[in-house]
Amino acid sequence: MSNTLEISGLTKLFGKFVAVSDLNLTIEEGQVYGILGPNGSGKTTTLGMILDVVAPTSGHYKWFGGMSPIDARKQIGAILETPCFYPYLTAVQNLRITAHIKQCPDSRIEQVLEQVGLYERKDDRFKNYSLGMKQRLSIAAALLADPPVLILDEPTNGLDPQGIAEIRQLIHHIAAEGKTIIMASHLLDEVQKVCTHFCVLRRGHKLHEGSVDEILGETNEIEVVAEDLEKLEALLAGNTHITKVTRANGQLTLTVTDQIKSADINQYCFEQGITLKKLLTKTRSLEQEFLKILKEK
Ligand SMILES: Nc1ncnc2c1ncn2[C@@H]1O[C@H](COP(=O)(O)OP(=O)(O)OP(=O)(O)O)[C@@H](O)[C@H]1O
Repeated sequence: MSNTLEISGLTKLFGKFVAVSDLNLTIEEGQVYGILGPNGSGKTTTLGMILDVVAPTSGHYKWFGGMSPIDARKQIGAILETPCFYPYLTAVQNLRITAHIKQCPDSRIEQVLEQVGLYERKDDRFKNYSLGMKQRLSIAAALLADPPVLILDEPTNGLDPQGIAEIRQLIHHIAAEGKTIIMASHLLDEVQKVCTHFCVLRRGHKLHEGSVDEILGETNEIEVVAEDLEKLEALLAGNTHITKVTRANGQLTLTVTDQIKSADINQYCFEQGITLKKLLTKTRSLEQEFLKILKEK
């Protein structure tokens, strides 16, 4: 995989205030990269710098191995703020204006409307669109020139659960076409569900970076339930591979060693005459890991 974007030592001061400090990041082609951080952590400023709309105080970034900024910008579809669409014009009429500015053929308009699921509503006026549809139209506008990179700032902000689900699904579809997506978000759940890789910013500093899969995965905690919970607890407390048994809310939570898996526990209980009604290996959530990262730093 080639590097789509390399950021080294990128810093932005507003007066004496440090918005982004010595940021180093590498984003590879095909990644869905989440810049995660609370409000004010420097996400938008970072996106502004890599889009050449905010001048860095120091540091560099390099698109596509060193393409000139003007050429690189043509390879990027970006939504930093809600684009201005004309309320009384339809989606097609609005996109015709954008296509004209971006010098894209009109034939792309119906293709991108199809891509974002607005084809059926293409002749409706923008003012009659829901917030989610407006956001999808913004993404359609960003896709008009078929850029290999898409940049989104808080793409689901203000949307209802259905709108959020639609945007997330759309991001998955766009990523599946091989595009590289860079998005800022303050939502852990969003980054967990949408991104392949992420970094965590706090007060302009990068606290962590890595792949989402790496940080998630299975824990060494297993939840079990049986008809006779006391008998089950007595049995499992005697197993040398189970280091801790906690009973709460009508179930046992077992802390196990690496030598034992949930299937072994199931078989062990069955052989001892206990049938399990529930057997679940707990998985990590980005929220738990995020809190751990914040605590460690
Ligand atoms: N033009 C500016 N002048 C002065 N301070 C600024 C300017 N732009 C941003 N800041 C400050 O820099 C810090 C980082 O802002 P930024 O918008 O990058 O954060 P963010 O992580 O995107 O947060 P949010 O999700 O709230 O937009 C904030 O404290 C903000 O107030």
